[in-house]
Amino acid sequence: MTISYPGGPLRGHLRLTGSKSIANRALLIRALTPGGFAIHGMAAADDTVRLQQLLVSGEDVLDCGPAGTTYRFLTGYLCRRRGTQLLTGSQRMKERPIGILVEALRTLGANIEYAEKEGYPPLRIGYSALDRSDRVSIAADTSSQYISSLLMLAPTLPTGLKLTLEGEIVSLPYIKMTLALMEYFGVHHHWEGQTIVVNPQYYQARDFTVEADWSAASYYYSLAALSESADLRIDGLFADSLQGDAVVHKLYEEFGVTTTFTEKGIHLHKPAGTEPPALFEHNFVECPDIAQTLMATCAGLGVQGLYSGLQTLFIKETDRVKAMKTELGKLGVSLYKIPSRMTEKTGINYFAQEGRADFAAGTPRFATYHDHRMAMSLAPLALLHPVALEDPAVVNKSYPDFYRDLTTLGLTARED
Ligand SMILES: O=C(O)C1=C[C@@H](OP(=O)(O)O)[C@@H](O)[C@H](O)C1
Ligand SMILES: C=C(OP(=O)(O)O)C(=O)O
Repeated sequence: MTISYPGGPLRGHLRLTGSKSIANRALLIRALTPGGFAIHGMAAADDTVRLQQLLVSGEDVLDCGPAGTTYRFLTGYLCRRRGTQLLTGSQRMKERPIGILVEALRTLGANIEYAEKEGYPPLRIGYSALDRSDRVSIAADTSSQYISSLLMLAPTLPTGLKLTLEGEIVSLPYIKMTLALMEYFGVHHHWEGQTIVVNPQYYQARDFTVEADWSAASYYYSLAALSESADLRIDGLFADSLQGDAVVHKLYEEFGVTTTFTEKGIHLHKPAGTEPPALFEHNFVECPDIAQTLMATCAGLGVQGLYSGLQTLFIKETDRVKAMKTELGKLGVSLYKIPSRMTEKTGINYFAQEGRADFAAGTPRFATYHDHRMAMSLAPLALLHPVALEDPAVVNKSYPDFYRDLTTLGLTARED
């Protein structure tokens, strides 16, 4: 698919899809709530549709495809479901580690076996009362999704759960999102140092509305930053959000994109003649999903990037740093790890980005690596020059209406 833009100020008004992270938590909690409840504004994401289907499926083999939260949340949930199921996924899912969650669940008494490779999906999960222990320590430095999976199950366990987080905590806002949703549905917790304590409780049924997706909003911030001037309204996004990716509205202030919060959502504004910063520096450990968006913006504007907190990106839908390095390299922009001997004093792993996207070779053809965020983060470069995306349907994972929404802003998305 080739995306292009005729030029001129960027204007438009849209409503984004619901957050898949919030929708998937609401679905999992609903499955644990006596009586159930209505969920409004459900995410259209494939990952969410898949979780909805798998939660009611009577099949022996449950295939999560490429959906990480779906896989991790079901790993915990299925431990208490009668029968034995094989929980599997895409080829990439079989390369995304699950051992930390499996070990934690086994400490509780879970009946889980690796069906192929030790430490990785697929898993054969049988029923267990999960009554061997109510204390677990878990490494928090790999994926917060393991922790969210355990937390949502915690109030339904015979004596609750005391979950101790070990080491650096990655993606903390997603853990807070889980705890906030549990609170919404009447389940309380408290922290004792690094330990989250959840006593046995019942989820209370309450109608629920899913917030619009701030991670998806990041692509519109990038479009605004890359435009000569922009005036965009996006409904359903609010400052007081459960999503850590809402931080995107602060990050883009550095690029001259300001956000006004209204009763309906946000209003993005970028005045003509705004100069981009020389350098953009950020630690993405709390918002890993918007790292690619900022990399593409910086490439388009020729802003030097200094990034940290990217250590979880290599186990996502693809190795995202490697993939961005290759694709931005097609435009003459370099992305590289700063040698550790140069960052010894800070102890931080930095990545640096240099160069301005050069389109002299014509329309670049970007590979998308089975990663929706590769397609969506690179598409905004179309404001500068037409860009072609391979396997454009990859966006369905979280945002099936992405191209339709781009066209409402005056971009053209043409099938090749
Ligand atoms: O819990 C969630 O909804 C998510 C947590 C994050 O994953 P990690 O905790 O693996 O970083 C994030 O990257 C993912 O898109 C969604
Ligand atoms: C990492 C992501 O998803 P998941 O881990 O749920 O596959 C994402 O949506 O960027």
